[in-house]
Amino acid sequence: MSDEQLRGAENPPIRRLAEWDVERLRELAGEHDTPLYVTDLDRVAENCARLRAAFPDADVKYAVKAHTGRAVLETVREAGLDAECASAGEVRRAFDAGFPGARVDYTAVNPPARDLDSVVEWWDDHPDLTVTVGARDTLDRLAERGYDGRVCVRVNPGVGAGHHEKVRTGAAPKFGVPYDRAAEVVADARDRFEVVGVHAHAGSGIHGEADLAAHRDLVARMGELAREIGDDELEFVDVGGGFGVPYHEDDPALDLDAVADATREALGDLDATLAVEPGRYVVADAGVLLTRVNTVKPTPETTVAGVDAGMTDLLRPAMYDAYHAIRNLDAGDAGDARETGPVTVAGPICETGDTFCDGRELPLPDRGDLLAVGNAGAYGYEMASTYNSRPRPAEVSLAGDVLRERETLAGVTKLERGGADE
Ligand SMILES: Cc1ncc(COP(=O)(O)O)c(C=O)c1O
Ligand SMILES: N[C@@H](CCCC[NH3+])C(=O)O
Repeated sequence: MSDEQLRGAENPPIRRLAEWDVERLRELAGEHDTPLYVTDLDRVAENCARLRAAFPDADVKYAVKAHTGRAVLETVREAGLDAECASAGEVRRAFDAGFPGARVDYTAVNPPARDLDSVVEWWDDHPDLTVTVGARDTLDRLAERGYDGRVCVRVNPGVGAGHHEKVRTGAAPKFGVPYDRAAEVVADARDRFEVVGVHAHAGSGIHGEADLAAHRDLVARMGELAREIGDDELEFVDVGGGFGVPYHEDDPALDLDAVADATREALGDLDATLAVEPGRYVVADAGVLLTRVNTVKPTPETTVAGVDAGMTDLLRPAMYDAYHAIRNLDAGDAGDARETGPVTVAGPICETGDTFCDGRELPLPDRGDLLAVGNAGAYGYEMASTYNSRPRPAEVSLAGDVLRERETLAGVTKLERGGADE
């Protein structure tokens, strides 16, 4: 696919829930049961290509945390993106998926000792990996372990953006060295390591004018900083990820080309390469969560559709009040003609917040209906838990390969004393 095609109307910038092949989703739910994540690996590859087309001169790193599955990582690697990893576990996954050290960046946030130990140990075999460090203490802890390799300094730009206050990292003191001290920390790091870049990240889910303005501010600040410390001595200036996708059916898609142009303009002329590290943009619209209605309960205010997925499978609505499109694949435009009404799609967990929507106008559900939850590819399976001793769901590719087995009840207890021995 050419860059021109990727920018054109033939390849819309986001796949809406309504565009998924209903028959195929029904087949997969029939074969693999629910709750079930379905991941379209071709879509992941297209999204990577779209990013590369929008940022042709930049280093595009995939923020692995959005979806760490092996098949996704392999697809991203083949599509030419690098890997930005938030933990030793993610670094391990990147290596296992075939990323060479030179394409792996470990962004260490208050790194536990075990993570540092592991990464320094792997550095022997992968001497080109980069460690991004957001505190002087972390530099000292790396030096204590004998590390003197590639380092990038993470800066707190004092500018946050994103879909919810809990994900606006750019203004939270936890992340990065304060902007005013960044030059000093870089100078200290240069005495002990090979400083290859500087980094900042505004937050996740940049969408809309205010977020874009914050992103531009951050980029401009990073450009200034790079020039102050000597951009000709840096390989890259990483301005983070966070590119949003539309979760509401009628939200416009982000104009990625316009974001890319604004990014380059705000950065100004630099010898160092621009780097970006999107996660959500790569995988969100490549995934749906399928869940079946098991209980229908009319109440005066709403019809409760009790489903077999819950906040343990997809946490975002409970954690951020996040909106996800929901389509009944057996009713309305996808199935039988049905009346619509306010519907609350609720999971099986004993928490009031365990709903995917509250009183949303949807076709009135019947027991056994199959529902699809859209944009579930990013931070979906990744944030799944076994709370209420619920086994985690299975994941299949749209082509039908099992990517992650469904966890069993025995699997849930196998780590504890007296637990099941699978
Ligand atoms: C350091 C860093 N880089 C990249 C990302 C990716 O964000 P997103 O998935 O919104 O693109 C995150 C998450 O917010 C992050 O913390
Ligand atoms: N988990 C968040 C994104 C946070 C990204 C990590 N910095 C979400 O689902 O929107």
